[in-house]
Amino acid sequence: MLLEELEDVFHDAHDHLVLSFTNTLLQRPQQPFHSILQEESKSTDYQLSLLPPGEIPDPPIRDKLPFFKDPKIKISFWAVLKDSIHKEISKISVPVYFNSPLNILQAAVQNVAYSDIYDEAVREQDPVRRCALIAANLCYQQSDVEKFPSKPFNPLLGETYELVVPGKYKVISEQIVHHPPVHAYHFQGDSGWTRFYTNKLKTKFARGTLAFFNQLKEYVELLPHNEIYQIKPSAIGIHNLIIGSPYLEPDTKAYVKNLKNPDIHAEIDFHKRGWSQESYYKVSGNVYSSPGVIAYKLDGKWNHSIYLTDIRTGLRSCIWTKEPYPENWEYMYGMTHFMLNLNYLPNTLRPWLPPTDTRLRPDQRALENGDFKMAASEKNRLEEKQRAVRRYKEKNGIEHKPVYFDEWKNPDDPENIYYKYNGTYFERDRKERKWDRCPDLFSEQLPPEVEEFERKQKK
Ligand SMILES: CC(C)CCC[C@@H](C)[C@H]1CC[C@H]2[C@@H]3CC=C4C[C@@H](O)CC[C@]4(C)[C@H]3CC[C@]12C
Repeated sequence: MLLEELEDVFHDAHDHLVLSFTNTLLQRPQQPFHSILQEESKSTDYQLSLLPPGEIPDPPIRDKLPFFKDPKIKISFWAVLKDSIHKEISKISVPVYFNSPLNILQAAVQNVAYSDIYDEAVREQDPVRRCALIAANLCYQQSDVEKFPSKPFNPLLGETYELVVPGKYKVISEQIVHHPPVHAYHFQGDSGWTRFYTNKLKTKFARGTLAFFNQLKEYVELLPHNEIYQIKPSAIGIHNLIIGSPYLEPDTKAYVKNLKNPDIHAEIDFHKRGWSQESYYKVSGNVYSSPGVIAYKLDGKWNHSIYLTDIRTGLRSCIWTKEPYPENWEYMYGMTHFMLNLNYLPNTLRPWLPPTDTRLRPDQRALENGDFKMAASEKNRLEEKQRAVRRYKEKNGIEHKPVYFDEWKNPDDPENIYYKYNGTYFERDRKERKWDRCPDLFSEQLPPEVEEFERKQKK
């Protein structure tokens, strides 16, 4: 089997692997998450009036999943792979049991899970330290998936995901291309930062390691300082897939560059595992004020805590520590508090969601509830529906257009196609709760024109 094909197996088939991890936990108070006040401009009374009569509001956050999955059932990655070698790639399908009840749009919100550091960057007056804070975020941004080595759902074409954390930030993301997958993201902090990128996800498999990385450039903008930083997060590697015990590790260097003043930049190095436990999770980085001149140093463990040292004063301070894991995390796909709330659907949130939001996806919901049979049949149904729509569009030369993102000519990288948020989700559609531009992805029916087309095809 070709390497190319092997890569595709990871995208199409619903392969999985349960990895075992050991780790020390740290104590840190939990942050508030979803709030009833989803729309700041409107009153709580109005919010509650959207609930069906007699219904009481759900708690704004949850601390466990509705179903506990037994982590002891370990499936070897190789067992899945070897059964697939002589099959046609598109025919390989591994039971939905091996998926986790999150998708890639949701998992990506981990990038801003600890958003305080961006708020601090907005307040910071020293441009070099601003760069250092953005670099620090790249050191630990993958800490939420450390114990989460299961296959997330691939979003359907047109699927969206929003997250509103009142007083902190808003997120909107959309699936732009199904295969090879392209997702667009827009994270927007209330204090004046944004983080935006188009993820053209690439999967590489070599020597027992599976690596995930974005082929396109990513950005952080600090609006009050009129600065844009180009960032390159590390690839995520899943090691020891064929022999040994698998583990997740950031795989390549990460970079930050201030586009207004490229002399200010940072480089982060994730250390490879050595013989002793001491070397695990180690990360270090340099922040340059001008070429060759180090102004700040970063160090620590990307799954535990990160320290920033000012070279001039020698002062070293802890700027990030990881939140403690919830109880029973082993039975909840290794999710952190933050992650297990991403797919939570309190009744107070339901009236605000577009019909394309991942929280409404029936197969993922069924899996979360532990109904594997339903999850499998729903997944199959949704994928069949997506295929029917694609056949119809291809035959009629209809191009798919994203709803909340527009194609964007990126002056920093003119060769590639980028997408940028067009400001119509929070600012308009969500305010008016008008979703007529969103495709119907989850309902039982095919769109009438597709239904008609399929009927003609069958004759
Ligand atoms: C062998 C297989 C089953 C292992 C699965 C590994 C998990 C941990 C991988 C699979 C796909 C990965 C995701 C793919 C894409 C993105 C978008 C990016 O902006 C942030 C990281 C994020 C969200 C990745 C997080 C880690 C991830 C969820």
